[in-house]
Amino acid sequence: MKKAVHFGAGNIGRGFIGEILHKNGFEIIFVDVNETVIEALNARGAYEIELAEDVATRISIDHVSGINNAKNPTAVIEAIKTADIVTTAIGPNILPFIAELIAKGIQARQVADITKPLDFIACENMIGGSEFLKTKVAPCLTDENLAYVDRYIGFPNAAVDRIVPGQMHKGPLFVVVEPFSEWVVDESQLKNAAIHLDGVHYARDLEPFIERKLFSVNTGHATVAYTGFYYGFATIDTALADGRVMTALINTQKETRALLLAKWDLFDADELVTYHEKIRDRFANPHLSDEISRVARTPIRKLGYDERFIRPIRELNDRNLSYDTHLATTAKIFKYTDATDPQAVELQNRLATENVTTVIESVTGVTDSKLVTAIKKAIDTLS
Ligand SMILES: NC(=O)C1=CN([C@@H]2O[C@H](COP(=O)(O)OP(=O)(O)OC[C@H]3O[C@@H](n4cnc5c(N)ncnc54)[C@H](O)[C@@H]3O)[C@@H](O)[C@H]2O)C=CC1
Ligand SMILES: O=P(O)(O)OC[C@H]1O[C@](O)(CO)[C@@H](O)[C@@H]1O
Repeated sequence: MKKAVHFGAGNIGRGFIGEILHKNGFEIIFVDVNETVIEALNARGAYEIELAEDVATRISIDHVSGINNAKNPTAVIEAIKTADIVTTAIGPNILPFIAELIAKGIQARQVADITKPLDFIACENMIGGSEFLKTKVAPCLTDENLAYVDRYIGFPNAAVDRIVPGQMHKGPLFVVVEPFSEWVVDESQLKNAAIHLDGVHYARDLEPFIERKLFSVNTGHATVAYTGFYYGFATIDTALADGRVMTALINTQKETRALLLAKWDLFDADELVTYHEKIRDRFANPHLSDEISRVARTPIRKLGYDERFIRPIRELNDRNLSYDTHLATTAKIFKYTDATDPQAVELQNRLATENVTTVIESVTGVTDSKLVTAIKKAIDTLS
């Protein structure tokens, strides 16, 4: 059996990546720091996914096991040494913390003279996730290791799309997911092209697809979350039922379409409308219950320079296109509070103790004074 090592046995790891790897005949070794999940994977060797639709379907995933990387890093290195594919879904902020372990796994392959190519695919909500992981792994390697990486180790970027909300079940492994899913991998960056996963779309130029996904699904969902929070809602479904929130979503999607059409030759205007309507239906799936706190999590990351609001704002501005709705939601991110989210707490602490313009510049990385002033003005209009 082919062997996959997957970092992050959380919602998308078990609820999507696990499904695809299993469907393609892989044994899956999940690597995670959550001991409850790791113990359950090793005790049962299997788990179930449920598709949230009128008549719920269940999918059984077997040939799975787990390693706690905090307790047993050596076992992870050994697993990477003999792996056929390595994937991650642990969150962009966590990637730097697994880089050293990945480097040691690569070194173990080189020491063992393994010349079978291996790809590391980061399945995170970010542009250039795998390349980012590579930049964190590289400093842990020698020049000799880097030459080996050049020949045999790939870091192809990817986009993954499936809504997997927080799970509240008795069992730690069961996971309810939306029926829709899409996983796109940059084929041009693959080292092991012999592994062609059924259920994955391989594209030669990922950038337009990842931008369409991130600025439609993630920007849209975050618009519902931060606008909904601002108007006092706690869940995505209750927020979406509010006219002000739905209007913000629809107008954001209009701005997104204007950008995608202006930037890429690839997309058709009518098809984008249909794509956006479908996303609205996905957000409103009555069989999924999603918390605003999950979709709005880590607000400082979401205010980043290349993230789901600031990048479209910059690029719309460059093209003299309207970004009013993106701006309105960006302002609401600065009003977002969640005592259980360290980034939300940090953002509010900084706003309380520092000059607002300094905080805007620091978290967004924006230096264009026109945009910084516009963000500040949008924040000032909020209560
Ligand atoms: N949930 C979703 O609908 C989607 C999530 N994503 C992306 O997938 C990534 C993971 O998201 P979720 O699965 O929702 O989060 P999650 O919180 O359910 O899963 C993350 C997992 O990583 C583990 N983890 C944290 N630190 C670790 C470390 N140092 N070493 C090993 N494991 C560690 C956690 O214990 C957890 O099991 C994020 O980048 C997210 O943007 C992408 C598409 C959809
Ligand atoms: O994982 P992030 O980047 O914090 O954002 C949460 C996102 O995950 C998703 O569930 C899937 O991409 C989105 O619906 C939501 O925008």
